[in-house]
Amino acid sequence: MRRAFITGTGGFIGFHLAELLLQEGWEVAGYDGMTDYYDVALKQGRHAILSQHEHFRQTTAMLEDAEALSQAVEAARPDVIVHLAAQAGVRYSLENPRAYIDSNLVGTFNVMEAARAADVDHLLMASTSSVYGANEEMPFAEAHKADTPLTIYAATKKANEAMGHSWAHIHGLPVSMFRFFTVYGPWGRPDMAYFKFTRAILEGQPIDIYNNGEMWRDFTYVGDLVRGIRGLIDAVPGGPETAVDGDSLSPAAPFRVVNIGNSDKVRLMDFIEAIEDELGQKAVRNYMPMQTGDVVATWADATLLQRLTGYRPATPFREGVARFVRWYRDYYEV
Ligand SMILES: CC(=O)N[C@H]1[C@@H](OP(=O)(O)OP(=O)(O)OC[C@H]2O[C@@H](n3ccc(=O)[nH]c3=O)[C@H](O)[C@@H]2O)O[C@H](CO)[C@@H](O)[C@@H]1O
Repeated sequence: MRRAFITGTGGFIGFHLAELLLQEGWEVAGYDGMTDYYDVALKQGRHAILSQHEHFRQTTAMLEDAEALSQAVEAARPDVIVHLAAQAGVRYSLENPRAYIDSNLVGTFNVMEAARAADVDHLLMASTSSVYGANEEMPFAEAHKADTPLTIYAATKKANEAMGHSWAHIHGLPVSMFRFFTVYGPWGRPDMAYFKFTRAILEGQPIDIYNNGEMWRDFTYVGDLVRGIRGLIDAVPGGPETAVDGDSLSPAAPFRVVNIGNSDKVRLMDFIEAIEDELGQKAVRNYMPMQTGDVVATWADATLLQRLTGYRPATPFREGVARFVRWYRDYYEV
C-alpha cells in the first residue's frame, strides 16, 4: 500500500486529493493547522468525510511547529509528501503579510526538512499562477520568466519554488511544484469569488466586480486539478537527460515546475452569468475599479502537464459551476 503525507487536508485541494488517493487504496496521513482564516466548520466537515476512510489519519498542528510536523511525518513513513497547506489568498496578503512569511516560508522550510529526514521518493508542493505576476505573454508557460510578483503572497510562492530547487540540488530529493489557476468546485474556499458571488446572490446582496468586469481567469475545476496532481506524483523528475519537449526540468537538480490549468481564458462576466443561470437569480452588480495586487488575466499553457501525465483538465466552466452550486445548496440547505 502506497503512503502519502498531505499537508492541508482540511483545505479545499488537500481534501479532494486525499479523497482521490484513499479511493485508489493509498494510506493517507493528513496534517492541518485548521486556522480560522475562513470558516473552520467547513474544514471540519471535510475532515469528517476523510475520517470515514479506514486508511486516513490526521494531525492538527501548524506548519511552523517543526517538532509536531517532523513527528507526524516520521510516524507516517510516507513514500511521497504533497504540501498544499499555506496561508492562501491574494487580497488578504495586503492586510496581514506576516502570516504568509510564517506559514509559506518558515512552514514550507519545515516541510522540506521533514521530507529530507524521511527520505521520501518525491516531494510535491503548491505554487500559484500568481507567480506570473505582471507577465503579459499568454498563455503562461513554465519556461517564461516569472520575476514580477505583485503581492507578498505571490512572492512567498515564488520563494518556495526557489527553496524547492535548492533542496532538490543539495539533497538529490526530487521536487515538483504545481502552479494552480483559480481552482473552484464543491467544498471550495469561501474567500474566493465564485463562493462569495453565490452567497451574495442567494442573499440578495450586491456583488463587487473588480476592474468593471474586465478580467479573465483560467478557472480550473478541482476534480480535474487533483487528477493532474495524481498524475504528477508518478512523474518523478530525474536528470536533465529525462527532459520532455518544452520541459521546465532544471539542468542542476531533479526539479520542475508544472502549470495545472484548464487552458481556457474565461471572461469574469461569463463566469458570473453561469452562476446566475445555475441559481436562476440575477446578481446586483457593484462595479469597482482594479484592486491593488490583482492581475487582469491568467491563462495556462497546460502542454507540459499533458506530456508528463497524458492528462489535462477539460471540465467546461458551466459544468463545474453547476456542480459547485449543487453542492452549495445541499451543504447550506438553501
Ligand atoms: C482569493 C485568492 O487568492 N484566490 C486564489 C485565486 O486568485 P484569483 O484572484 O484568481 O481568484 P478569485 O476567486 O479571488 O477571483 C477571481 C476573479 O474575480 C475577481 N473578483 C474577486 C473577488 C470579488 O469580490 N470580486 C471580483 O471581481 C478577481 O479580480 C478575479 O478576476 O487563484 C490564484 C491562482 O490560482 C490563487 O493563488 C489564489 O489563492
